[in-house]
Parts: sequence; structure tokens; C-alpha cells
Amino acid sequence: MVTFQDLEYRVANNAKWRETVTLLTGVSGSLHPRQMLALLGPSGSGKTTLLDLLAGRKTTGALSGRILYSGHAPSKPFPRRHTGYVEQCDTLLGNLTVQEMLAYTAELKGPAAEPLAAKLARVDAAVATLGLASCRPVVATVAALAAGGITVCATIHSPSAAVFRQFDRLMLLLGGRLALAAAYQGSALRAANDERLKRDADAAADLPPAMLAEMAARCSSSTSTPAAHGLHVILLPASQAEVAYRGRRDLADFPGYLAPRVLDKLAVALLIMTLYWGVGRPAEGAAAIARAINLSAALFMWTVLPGFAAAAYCPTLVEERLLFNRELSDGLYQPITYLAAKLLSEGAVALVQSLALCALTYFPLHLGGQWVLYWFVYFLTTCIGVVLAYAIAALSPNIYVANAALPAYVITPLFFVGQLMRPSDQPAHWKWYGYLDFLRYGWIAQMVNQFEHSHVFLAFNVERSEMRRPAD
Ligand SMILES: Nc1ncnc2c1ncn2[C@@H]1O[C@H](COP(=O)(O)OP(=O)(O)OP(=O)(O)O)[C@@H](O)[C@H]1O
Repeated sequence: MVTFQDLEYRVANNAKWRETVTLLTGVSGSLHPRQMLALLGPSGSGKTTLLDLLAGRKTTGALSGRILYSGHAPSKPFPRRHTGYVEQCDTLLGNLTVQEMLAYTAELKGPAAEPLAAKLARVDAAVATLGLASCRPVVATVAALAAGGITVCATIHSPSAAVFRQFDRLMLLLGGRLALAAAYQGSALRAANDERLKRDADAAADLPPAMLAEMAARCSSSTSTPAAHGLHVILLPASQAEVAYRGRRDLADFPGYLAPRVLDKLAVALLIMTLYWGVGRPAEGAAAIARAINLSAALFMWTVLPGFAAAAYCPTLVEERLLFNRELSDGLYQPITYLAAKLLSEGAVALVQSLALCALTYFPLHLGGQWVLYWFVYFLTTCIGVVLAYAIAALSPNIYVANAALPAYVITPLFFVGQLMRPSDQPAHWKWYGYLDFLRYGWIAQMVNQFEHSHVFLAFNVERSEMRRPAD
């Protein structure tokens, strides 16, 4: 039983600076087990505020009065862990089925010590209780047809583990060729997994070793191991895959996630490669000066590219905001966990992307200096671009503001890099901005890497790294 007595709740007034507003005054009542309470009232009467307080979802404001669970004052995390809260708006992961969404939430919200099989059993019970059996994967319906004697052949794109386990046989095509056929019998796998789930309550181990060995043997004879590796992920027991699913969901989504992060930079890298081909080749006299100027311009565009391309990183944070707020309110994780997971995903993409694109530009341009430094500066600038984009996305109320704010911001540091105006010529009242300019440090590092040991005299200098031909 939940009781609340004389609740008064005050918060800082959104509408009036430095004023507070009282949202609840002297509210008392109780919620009884096995009873349903209808909380009624006109819009703005405080229904959501009361529910939020009972569920421990309010982190700001001043509350007086008492809220008791079974007669006891709950600890701070208790209401979040032990209440379910259904919001008005949809904050579910669109890529997951009903069953998967519940299993995913059970994994996050349930006690870590609770066996996986018990969590899945509770999910099954919840699906049945809520009458959601008809909302299970479509594929389950088709599987029922197959069990009735219909022959089914389906192409499946990025199937989840639960969907995949419905299938009995597998054919894998790579480049128009059959790479894998009947590599495993789904029914046998299903039976093995189900048996193991029953036997091994924790279910943390991998697939049966014999099955994995057979998979590995067959996959190694195929032409493409990455695709075969993917199979290991989707063949994991269902709930293990649920936990992995959200993390790998982004990385596996080429059109939605990877394409905006890679293709724009690839296009500019190809342009730089073809436009400045061989610009780093040694030259003499006036040609050397001209090449040095062109090279510094190429390095400038290369350095500022991650800044401009950072727009690709904004939408994910804005789109997931409702989901993040809900999961945070439910106490499923800390903000730092979410941020770390996002940055790790972005860092993995940036790492691969930066290695490939740096190779694509460094060698055709005949650049000097150290390749590893050239790559590292680009990689670091990309990472800073991601963090800045995330900061702007977090501060923006919606995607439109984020999309407008990022380019508006990114254009300003360009002036202070040193290529468009020498730092020594920049007015004193703007000096401070130059010191905050992450692109400037990137460009200077690239310039020093290129020209440090060069005997080319540059007609301009970069502050702190003036490069002149050694007096000889
Ligand atoms: N920080 C704040 N400053 C000023 N007013 C606020 C603040 N927070 C909430 N309110 C107002 O308090 C009132 C109560 O909000 P609440 O969301 O609890 O109402 P509700 O009964 O759930 O409304 P609805 O049925 O429309 O969801 C609303 O009018 C809301 O605008």
C-alpha cells in the first residue's frame, strides 16, 4: 500500500524568473493493493506531478509531506525500481518487438542476481497478461503456418535473435554466391538453447561448442568472414542478444547511422585527393612556395572537415531524448553510462573511418611528416567534433535548432585557425577565441608535421611555430 499525506510541492517557476510556483498543496490519499485508482482532473491540475512524485521521478523542487510504501519511507531508488510508469508518449525502441522490448527492460531493470530464465518467464507472463501475444513477431505467425504444413522461404534483414530462432534452416548468399547452406538446423539450435536455458539458469555461456565448431568450420570456408562473424551475434541466446542489441543496433544500421558519419567525409576526402594530388612533392624556387601555399590550404580543409561533418552526430541524441529521459527516470542507468556507450560507438566508427580516409589522402598527396601523427590529429579533431555536436544537441530543444546551431558555431572557429588570417594580425580583443579554437591546434599540428624539417620558406607564419628556412 502506498500512502501520501499533506504533499506540498514547489518548483522554480518556468514563467517567472526567480519565483517559485506551488504545483500541489495538501494532497493526501492512498493506493491499495488489488485496487485501481482513477486519478482525474482537468489539464494542469497536477495529476502527472503527483504520479511523478509517487514514482520518485522528480529530481528538482521542494517536497514536504510524507510518501510511504507499506508504511515505510522508501529509499531514493526504491520507487524507481519497484514502480512501473507508462508515459503518454511513445518512448519505445522502434526496432524491437514487444517481446524484445520487455526482455530488454527486464534485463536493465531486474535485479542483476535474478536468473535470466526467470526474467524471460516474467516477460512471457506479462505478454500473456496484457493480451499482447498477437503483437509478438510476425515471424512467429509465419512459423505457426510452417508448422501447419506450409513451406516458407523468407529473406530477413538484420533479424533479432528472437526472430532468427524461429527459422529452421539457413542459406547465406555473399556476392551472389552461396556461402553457407543448411549450416545449422534452427530447430536443433532452438531445442539446444531451450534445453540449456532450462538447465543453466544463468545462461551466460555461449552456444553449444559442437555447434559453434561446425559454424566456424563452415564459415571459414566461405568467402567473407565478417558476415559469418555477424552470425555469432544473432545466434546468441535471446536475452543476451537483447542487451547487446541496443549497442550494436547503431553500428549495424548503415543507411541511418553509418552513412551520414562516413559518406560525407569520404566525398570530401576524394575531392581533396583528386584536387591536391601530389601537392607534397618536392619543388624548387617559386614552385616550392606555390606548393607550400596549396599544401597549407589542403591541410586547412582537411582539418576543418571533422568540424563541419559533426552535424551528422546531432540527430541521434535528440531523437533518443525521450527514451533516455524515461530510462533515466526509471533508474535504469546513470547518464554517464549512456554517454560512455554513445561515445564508444562514435569512437569506434571514427577510428575506422579516420584510418581509411587518412590513408586515402596522405599517400596520393605525397605528404611528408609522420603518417601516424597525420592520422592521430585528424582522429582527435573528429572526436572533439563529436563531443561538441553532442553538447549542442543536448542543449538544443529539438533537431531543427541543433541543425541550425552547429554550422553557425562551426563557422566561427574557421576564422581563427590561422589560414584565413594570421594569428598575429588578429585583433587583441579576439585573441581569447583563438586560444579556444580546437581546429587551430589541429591545423598547427598538421603544419608542423609537414614543414618542421622542410627547407621551404613560408611567406606566412603560424603563431608559436614560425617556420623559416634555417639560416645557412
Ligand atoms: N516549473 C514550472 N513552472 C511553472 N508551472 C509549472 C512548472 N511545472 C509544471 N507547471 C505547471 O503545473 C501544472 C501541473 O502540471 P501537470 O503536468 O502535473 O498537470 P496534469 O494534470 O498532469 O495535466 P495534463 O492532464 O495536461 O497532463 C501545469 O499547468 C504545468 O504547466
